[in-house]
Amino acid sequence: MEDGEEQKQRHDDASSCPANITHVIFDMDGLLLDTEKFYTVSQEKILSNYGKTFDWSLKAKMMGKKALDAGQIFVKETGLEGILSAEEFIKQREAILHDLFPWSELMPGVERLVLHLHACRVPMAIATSSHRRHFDLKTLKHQELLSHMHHVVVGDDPAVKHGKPAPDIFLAAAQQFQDPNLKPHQILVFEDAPTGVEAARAADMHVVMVPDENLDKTLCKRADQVLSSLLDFKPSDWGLRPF
Ligand SMILES: O=P(O)(O)OC[C@@H](O)CO
Ligand SMILES: [Mg+2]
Repeated sequence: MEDGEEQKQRHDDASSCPANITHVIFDMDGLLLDTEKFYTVSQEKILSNYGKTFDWSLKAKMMGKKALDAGQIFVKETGLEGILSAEEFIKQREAILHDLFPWSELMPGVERLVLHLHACRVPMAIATSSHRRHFDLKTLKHQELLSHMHHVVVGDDPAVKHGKPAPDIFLAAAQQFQDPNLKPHQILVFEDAPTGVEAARAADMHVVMVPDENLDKTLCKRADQVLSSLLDFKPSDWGLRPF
């Protein structure tokens, strides 16, 4: 088993070479789908009931995480421990989100990118911390486009023991391509959240980050490439056929 320093060196070596990407893994919330705004408004609403305001420094810590992990951060960081449990927070949030998710829209550039990679026969997957029931609600309107994914790994998949920033979800997604020759450095991950970028790096994969404009720029330093929109993505930067 290699140690952390060797892993880092291998990643740095891969980063400095022209990348030869063969497979792609997409995050979903805030990357493929414009759903992070739903989490933001629901969390603002819950917090306002306690006379407090939600801000982007707290958002940055919660985004990309499994529901319970995010809930625990929420009650701790807002000083609501002993007043609101993580479980009750999730219950209140779910009541709001349930009606919003079926309205989920694609982020700019998603359709062009997915169709292009499909035409280029690049195998694609989704790795989302969202659980299955929410995944189904969010993707109701996008079944056709997402049918181009080889597979989807959701946050409540038993293979995902530890949520992002642990590498579990990306390693599980890589394994499900069922290609014994596939190496992590051949995989390009697209993420919007700092915890997701950390998870991809921990899995030794390349990562393009497309952060929300409100996210603190210092939280974007760990990505191999940072874009303001998927519309700015250049496949040739990663050894893929241009649009
Ligand atoms: O992993 P993603 O798809 O961003 O899901 C996270 C979401 O459930 C909350 O931020
Ligand atoms: Mg995300």
